[in-house]
Amino acid sequence: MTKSTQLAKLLLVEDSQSTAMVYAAYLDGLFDVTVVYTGNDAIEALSCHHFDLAVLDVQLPDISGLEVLKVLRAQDQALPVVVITAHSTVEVAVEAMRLGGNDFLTKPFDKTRFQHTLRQVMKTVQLSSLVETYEKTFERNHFYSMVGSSLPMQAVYRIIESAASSKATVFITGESGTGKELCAEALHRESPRNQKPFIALNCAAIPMELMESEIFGHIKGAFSGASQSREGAAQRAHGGTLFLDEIGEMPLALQSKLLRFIQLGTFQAVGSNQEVTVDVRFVCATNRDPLEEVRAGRFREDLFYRLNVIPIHMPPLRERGQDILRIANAFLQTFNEDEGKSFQGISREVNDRLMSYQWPGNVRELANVLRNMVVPNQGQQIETSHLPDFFQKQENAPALAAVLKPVVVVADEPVAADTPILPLWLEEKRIIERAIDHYQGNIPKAAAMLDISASTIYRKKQFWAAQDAKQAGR
Ligand SMILES: Nc1ncnc2c1ncn2[C@@H]1O[C@H](COP(=O)(O)OP(=O)(O)OP(=O)(O)O)[C@@H](O)[C@H]1O
Repeated sequence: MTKSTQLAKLLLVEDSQSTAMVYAAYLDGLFDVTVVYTGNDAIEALSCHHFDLAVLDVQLPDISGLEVLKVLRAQDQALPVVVITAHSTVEVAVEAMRLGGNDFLTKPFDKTRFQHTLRQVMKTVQLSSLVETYEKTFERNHFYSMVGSSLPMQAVYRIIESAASSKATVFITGESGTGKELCAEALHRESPRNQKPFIALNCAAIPMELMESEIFGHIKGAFSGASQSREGAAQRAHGGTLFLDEIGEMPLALQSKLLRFIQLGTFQAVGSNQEVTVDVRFVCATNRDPLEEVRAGRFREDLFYRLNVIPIHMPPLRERGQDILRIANAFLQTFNEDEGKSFQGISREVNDRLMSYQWPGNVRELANVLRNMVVPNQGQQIETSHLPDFFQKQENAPALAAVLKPVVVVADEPVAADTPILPLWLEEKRIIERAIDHYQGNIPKAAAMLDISASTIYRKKQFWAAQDAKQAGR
């Protein structure tokens, strides 16, 4: 690569001698340029000599520059390649990126644009090789059940390790499906409490009126239906860790009881006036922005600061680079075993698609996609034809689609004036079901687009089922 004494070696493949001279002049003093004029000469030069960068014209007299790229990528995945074309169509650009080009330039371009593009490509490649070196140096590709060796996950592993021995409260934030529960579990398993219970309670999955009794338990007769006393999660977690997931869903009145419990370590079961003392470590999680919840008055400020002693942020999957493929391969192995399949790997094209997708439902969505590909199919390799429908629809614009249009919005259909007005929960049901249909049943994705958590949808589905049952019983 570029050293102060030595210029980076660049192969320029351009059929027109005069144009090649102009380009070479543009790069004078920046790169050590070798020029070839045909596709076959380019292939030979690339197999016999070392280059740090290649600039490939698409229109060549013998074979197309894209063919050269294909041959090159079969042997060398790492060499940065910029494709230049006079025929600026989106298709050529997309095809160049799909075949492994790092960037493309449309003729005509001036010296500044040319130099800028090449510098950017070199910078990006150098950065990603630096990241890879760091990732290899750390040599930690998983931590308990969490797969991943990206830098943001290394940071998560380090916080867990340093926080494990203390009793300080941990507050985990992150989008739905990023692995907050796995993180809480890893913290427990790494801690001296690991021989005692890890009790997880998802506040979003419990009806509001039962939440207090789920956490603190109740005595017989405390409310209608309480035919006998029952221990809550707090008591069951004695000596171990109590994980309260989706803490943002907890009603304000219960938040004050929780605060008292955290401060004093004591609580009263519902219907009882006896104080119970337990020793638990608290770990909480939310997929909302906790400070925003505090500002909006939905979350008690004093509780937030009491909980947020050790914050851990789970990075979204789209920011974990190659971890997407590491996790995909781990899921492939699991589903192979579960389903008696024998897939050996994932094709390069599918890998590219997985890497360029935005993953609004994060790791949970990746697991769903892999399961949907493994279960109904057979073969040695996962191919593009196995990808679910919503990936197939992006078929013609894989990498660019993710860059140009990262967010798909549910179409805003006008509501006809004579549409009947329904109770609010039914209107809400209609909107949520429309989003789920829009994403072919993909709940994490629908939830991400509606800006709510997937578990909120699951909880609402339980509620709708109960309403339907009530209606049927009438
Ligand atoms: N790094 C990872 N490696 C392997 N599997 C993972 C990883 N992160 C998450 N998963 C899996 O993804 C799914 C979602 O993880 P988890 O329930 O921990 O997410 P979450 O952030 O708590 O989601 P929510 O906010 O919706 O409750 C689980 O099946 C989990 O096992």
